[in-house]
Amino acid sequence: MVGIGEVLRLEFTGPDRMREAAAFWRRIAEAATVSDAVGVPGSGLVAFGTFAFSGVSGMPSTLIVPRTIVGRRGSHTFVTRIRRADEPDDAARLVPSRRFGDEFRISLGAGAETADGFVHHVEQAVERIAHGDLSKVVLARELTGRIPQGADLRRVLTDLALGYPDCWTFSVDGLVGSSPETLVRVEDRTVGARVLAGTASRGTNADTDQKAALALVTSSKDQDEHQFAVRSAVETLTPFTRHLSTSEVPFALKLPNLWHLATDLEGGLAGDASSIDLIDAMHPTAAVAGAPRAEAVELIAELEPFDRGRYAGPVGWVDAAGDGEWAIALRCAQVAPSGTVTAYAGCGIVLDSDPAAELAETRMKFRPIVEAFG
Ligand SMILES: C=C(O[C@@H]1C=C(C(=O)O)C=C[C@H]1O)C(=O)O
Repeated sequence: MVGIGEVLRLEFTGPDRMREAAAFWRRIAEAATVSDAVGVPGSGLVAFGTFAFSGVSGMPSTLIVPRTIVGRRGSHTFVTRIRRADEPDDAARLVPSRRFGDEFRISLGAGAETADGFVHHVEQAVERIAHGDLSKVVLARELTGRIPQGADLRRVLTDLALGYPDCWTFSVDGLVGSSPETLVRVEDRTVGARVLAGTASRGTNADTDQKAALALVTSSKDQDEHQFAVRSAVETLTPFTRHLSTSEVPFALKLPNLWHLATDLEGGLAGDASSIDLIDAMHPTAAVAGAPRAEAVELIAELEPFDRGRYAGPVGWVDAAGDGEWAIALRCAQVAPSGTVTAYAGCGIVLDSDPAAELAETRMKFRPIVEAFG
């Protein structure tokens, strides 16, 4: 789906940002007159959204209702026009196409958290885990750069979409990325999610690549970490669902830059929760914060010397029925109006984490975004 223009932009901050967004969106959807002859997920009234990771982030969370949406779902291609009730109906409005801007390449360098700083913080996190304060924490670092004035982000987006066809590629309010992980998806009262935890680098040839996948699937460290993430997703979703099932054993998800251990969840929604209510309940998962959640969030705030902004927060869309698709904003960068680019990558730290290996893992996770901008 591509949104063009803006009819409405709502901003939310603070610990209740998702709850407020859910309530506000419900009121807007109730008041809206929607005529939708297409009737597929994503047609009709839709808002695109991105939410900050932390309730104390300086970065606002936002829901944006575009003026025009061009969408494709299976064999359906559709155009949705949206206007405020007090605006004239300009059904004949055309969307002028714009050529891609000039090519550009930038490199991204160390941000507030240097490689050495990251290694040091991973060591500190392992000490805290050994001390029994918590069992897992996800620590990240950032890279920064600057795009030239007027740079066309559609170039970056196209690179990501073509390079990572199995991921959710997004660009909402300057947050651009290609995430392998959904937080939650609601479609016709069916809820789904893909949980990831456990990572291995791709091999350099077919043989080492298969071995890397096998080692990941049979690693007890990764399996433990993964089962924990799956259990916590199931526990959070259970109160909202009639039945909920998971793929029987985790599978190795193959991405161009790495392998992930993955489990898919699917169930039937019980009450009238919208997809925003569900992201509110699920965020932040063990995959991006750690466990227990409160201790992990506190340790992240203590050790990471930067504001995550919308990195590791929910990014996606919601329709008038509350259905929608929300990915976890990973493998992404925030582009500020000034042209500053901040990319983020992190990894789950547990008792037997090796700081140097975790640093190497962040490098692999930066690859999609570094290459799309570079
Ligand atoms: C935190 C990130 O990725 C998450 C952490 C993973 C891990 O530690 O194995 C795997 C996938 C994601 O759930 C990131 O990409 O920044």
